[in-house]
Amino acid sequence: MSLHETRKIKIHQPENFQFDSIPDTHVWVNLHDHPTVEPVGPDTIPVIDLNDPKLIEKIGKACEGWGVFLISNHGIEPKLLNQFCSQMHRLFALPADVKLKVAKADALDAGYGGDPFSRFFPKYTWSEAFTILDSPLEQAKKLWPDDYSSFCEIMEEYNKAINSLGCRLIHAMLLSLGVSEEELYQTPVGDSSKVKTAMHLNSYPACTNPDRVLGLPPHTDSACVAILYQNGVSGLQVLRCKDDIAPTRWVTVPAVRNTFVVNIGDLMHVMSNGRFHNVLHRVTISKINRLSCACFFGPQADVKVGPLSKLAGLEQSPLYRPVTWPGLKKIRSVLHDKALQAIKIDSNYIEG
Ligand SMILES: O=C(O)CCC(=O)C(=O)O
Ligand SMILES: [Fe+2]
Repeated sequence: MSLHETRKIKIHQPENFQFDSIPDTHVWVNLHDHPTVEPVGPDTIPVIDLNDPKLIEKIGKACEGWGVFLISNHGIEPKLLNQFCSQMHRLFALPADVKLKVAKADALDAGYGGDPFSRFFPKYTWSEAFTILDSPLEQAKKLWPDDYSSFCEIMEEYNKAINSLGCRLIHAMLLSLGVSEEELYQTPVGDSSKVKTAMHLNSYPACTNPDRVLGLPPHTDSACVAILYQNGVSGLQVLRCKDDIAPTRWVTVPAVRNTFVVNIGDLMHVMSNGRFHNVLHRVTISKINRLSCACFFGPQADVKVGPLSKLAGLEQSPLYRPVTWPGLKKIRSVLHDKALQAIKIDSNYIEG
């Protein structure tokens, strides 16, 4: 068994997760702190048709009530999604020593590594990831010196398609918050030509005893919005807090053909002055391999995001201090799930 540990990022696995049995380092306790429920009845996660005439209203409602929804009729060709999935498979099927040629030196870098939250938890996750920040070219050349272009081309094509979907969804969200078409361009992510994206490719290998391991620990996304592709295998769960219907529970997000999952992240929660729910989520493991790609959308590095002036006026005072995306990531790298507390107006946290 070859185990690897890179600086700051924990990667702890034999060749492509072929463990004889689950080592204690990967066994998570407290996985059943809350019951897991299927997305049925009142726990049905909204599915929104991108061509719905009531799109803006429905998106606003889903972002407030759930912080997650599925988008259908998105217009991205199944052929591209199949090619994208094949390239992801090709990447993660490489031998561990090849993948480690592009290992991240730091959680926020591009390249291969474990999950970015591992340092806050004592156990290793049952997953591996590959982050693309601008272009994957530099890494792809190291992974496939003689044949890197097909990977880069498909990643670029997917990025373009998902980017235009992301920008449409962000517009719909902002409009639902009362921003006018003219005002969109004055908001941190309303100008599509200035929106930044980061892609996070995830592989969750099959496990013979999936109830004892975890793909990703509970977290919110730092970005404004995340759009998730999954290869037809479910695993994502969102936390639904205690309400009139049931106690706090993990709701399984279904893998519905030809849909993407859309998550609200911390920065959109801040921009909406707390109205949109930055959904807490985790990933569970099954007996089947799962691949996913989360594409994160946020503002350019130097743009500060605070509550929209529309929402934080005389009637409701602003809840958060403005923060840049890298600034928030830095606070999260120290405080993990307490980061938003730190940028509350009434907090006295000082950025180090
Ligand atoms: O794989 C998934 O379902 C979710 C991935 C995720 O939450 C992330 O990459 O932040
Ligand atoms: Fe996430």
